Amino acid sequence: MVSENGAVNEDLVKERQNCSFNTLELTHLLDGGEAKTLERKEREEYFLSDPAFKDEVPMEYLSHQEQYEHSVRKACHMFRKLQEMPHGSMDNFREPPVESVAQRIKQLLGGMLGSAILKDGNPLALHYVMFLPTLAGQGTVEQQAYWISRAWNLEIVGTYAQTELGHGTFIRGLETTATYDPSTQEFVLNSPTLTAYKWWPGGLGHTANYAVVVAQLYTQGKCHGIHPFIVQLRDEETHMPMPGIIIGEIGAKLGMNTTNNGYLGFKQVRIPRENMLMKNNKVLEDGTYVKSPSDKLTYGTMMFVRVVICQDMASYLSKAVTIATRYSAVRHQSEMKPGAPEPQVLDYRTQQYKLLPSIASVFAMKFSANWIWEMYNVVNSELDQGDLERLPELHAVSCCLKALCTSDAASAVEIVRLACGGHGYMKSSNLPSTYGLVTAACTYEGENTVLLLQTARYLMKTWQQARSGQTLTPSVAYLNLYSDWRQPRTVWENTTDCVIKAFYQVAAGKVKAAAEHMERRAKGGMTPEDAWNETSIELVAASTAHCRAFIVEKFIETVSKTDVSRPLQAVLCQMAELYAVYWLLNNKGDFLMFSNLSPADVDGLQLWLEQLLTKLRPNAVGIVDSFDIHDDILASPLGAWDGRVYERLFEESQKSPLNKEPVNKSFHEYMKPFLRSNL
Ligand SMILES: CCCCCCCCCCCCCCCCCCCCCC(=O)SCCNC(=O)CCNC(=O)[C@H](O)C(C)(C)COP(=O)(O)OP(=O)(O)OC[C@H]1O[C@@H](n2cnc3c(N)ncnc32)[C@H](O)[C@@H]1OP(=O)(O)O
Ligand SMILES: Cc1cc2nc3c(=O)[nH]c(=O)nc-3n(C[C@H](O)[C@H](O)[C@H](O)COP(=O)(O)OP(=O)(O)OC[C@H]3O[C@@H](n4cnc5c(N)ncnc54)[C@H](O)[C@@H]3O)c2cc1C
Repeated sequence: MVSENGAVNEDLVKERQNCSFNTLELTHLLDGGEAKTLERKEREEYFLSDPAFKDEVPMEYLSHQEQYEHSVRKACHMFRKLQEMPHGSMDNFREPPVESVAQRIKQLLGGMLGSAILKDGNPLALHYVMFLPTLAGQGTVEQQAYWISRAWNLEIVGTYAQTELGHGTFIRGLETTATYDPSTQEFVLNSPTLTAYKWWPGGLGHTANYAVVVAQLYTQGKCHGIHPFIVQLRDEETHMPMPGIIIGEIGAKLGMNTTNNGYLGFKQVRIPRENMLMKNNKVLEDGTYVKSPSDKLTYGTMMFVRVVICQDMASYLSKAVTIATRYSAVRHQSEMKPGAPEPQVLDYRTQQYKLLPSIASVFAMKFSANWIWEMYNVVNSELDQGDLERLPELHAVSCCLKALCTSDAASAVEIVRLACGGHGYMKSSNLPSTYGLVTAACTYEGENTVLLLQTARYLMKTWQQARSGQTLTPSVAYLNLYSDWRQPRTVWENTTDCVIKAFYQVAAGKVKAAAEHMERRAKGGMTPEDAWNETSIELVAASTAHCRAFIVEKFIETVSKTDVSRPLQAVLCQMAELYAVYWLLNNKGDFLMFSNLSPADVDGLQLWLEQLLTKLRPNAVGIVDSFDIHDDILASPLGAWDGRVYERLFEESQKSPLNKEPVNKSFHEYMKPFLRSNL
């Protein structure tokens, strides 16, 4: 059904009329209140109405170099505008943060404006996401006062250079050296091999002029492991590389092509002693090394980014599901009954199964992101008081949550892209580049398998504590409750209480199975390390089950406690149930093995899932409308508010440079002689 030019598509009008709840109420809930919604919209208007951010030619038609140059222009304009924002909550951006840098960065970058303006990655992102937080988390008070102020006011632009060509995961194996020379009170940075070259840092190629460089510290002839150093990479005036600095961009990637990821080598580069970030560990003037209470405090920035990534994934996925859901309401295809009008593809059960669990995932991620953000802040303030007790728990939770949010988001974006058929394959749909941005997060800031194994390490330890009768912290207390899955089965009920319990029974069962299999291997003569490696498939599965269980619990808990109108409450509860039942059925073997679920209960669960899809179907468009994503942020002809899909797709095709002339010169140069020669 094609609308009149300018009018809203009739199907979307009907969908909106049929919505059973107040979409504005849900928007306010997701933003954190009406005032926050107004603030967000004001900010969006301020940025999106600026003609400097409009692309004359879509980015995909520009060369790699042009894309980078446009992105730098837009990124600079964006952050300058932010600092100049005349009123409202952004006032405080003129002054460097005196309180929590993390809070301010979250306020600065939260939402989806960044990806609307810089569609394929931001060359200044690392300055805010990692350089500034590292200065705050690893610098002494004096270092913070000097460097944060320079960085906040954009006198310098930094990045976080940790990964090397040879090592990303195993950071204890990094090869860059920083050797202290007491005679000049300087560190000398060196890249002893090609594999020691820094490789990947965002903005490193041609944007940043400073970096936090993570290097092996040598002093008084001894290596003390990896430490962070501030290194000047380029001249502040000319931007030429400093002596001994070998620097450039690593090249084109699957996505994030404007983040300007770079390489960096050092040839005897000298920096003052004061450039080692010394909040935790120190090197005194004479070269004496002073150790902090935990060497893992150096990993603090990675923890911060893992926490904020969860929120970021929820934002990207909310964009993708908005595009695919509106499109599915507009798109008609095939016949459901002979001779009947072609239905909206949203009416196909299989389409609902692709879209609605993906929409539910957005809520699951948002609620878990809020929860871990609060935990992060509490534990961080405890760390500031010297209390390290909850650091391992925060590390374990942030690792598995980062892994699940990114992998769920990547698979859901791909599912909803496929749900848009051929049109989802168009770059203009914005789904391919959203996938590129999201799948990158499965690797950066800790590769997902590796992070799940970190959580497993914690689970194995807590399992031993549970076995010896110790009290466990709340996130793992279930290991005490469900340590024996061979307990007599109780009757299965299709209730959220029974479902939450089942998720925890599965997690406990998988933790226990992995622990026992590892023990058996060790008793059979394997070294603990070999036993760990042999059992690692099960260890990853145990971490995944553990994480899924608390996401399900947080989701159900949050919606049941939320103070909203009855119609909205009903929809939120349906979403939470759908999320839980979807993941339960996807892993039913585990539930049959470890929980009270029996084969006879599976039909009932399938029916529950289908009933939820039926109940949620009429509200699908209303729910994604509540995400309230501006058309310029969606940037997709398939997902615009008015549903003028076909007109917009056609308009987009006209932007192809090939359509600027009726005959391309390649016809005369190649085709014509080729066709003649075949005569
Ligand atoms: C409301 C919500 C908020 C809203 C927010 C608003 C939204 C804002 C949106 C903003 C935009 C978002 C972002 C977009 C831009 C992104 C740009 C891209 C950035 C990408 C940058 C990068 O990509 S940058 C490089 C990252 N590179 C890694 O990520 C290496 C992984 N590799 C390791 O991280 C270690 O290598 C690894 C494996 C641990 C082993 O480390 P290792 O070998 O030293 O350790 P071991 O395994 O031996 O373990 C020894 C013991 O240390 C413990 N432990 C280990 N780590 C610990 C830790 N962190 N804290 C405490 N404890 C820790 C462990 O639990 C053990 O404990 P125990 O002994 O008691 O069991
Ligand atoms: C888009 C993007 C941006 C990035 N930005 C930055 C940045 O700004 N700064 C920076 O310093 N770095 C950055 N990185 C690097 C990133 O942090 C690393 O790529 C990441 O930590 C993974 O390390 P790796 O590439 O060495 O993978 P590897 O560790 O080599 O992984 C390869 C495979 O080996 C497996 N593996 C490795 N170790 C183990 C293990 N112990 N047990 C089981 N399996 C294992 C992995 O699971 C994976 O399947 C970025 C990367 C990307 C893709």
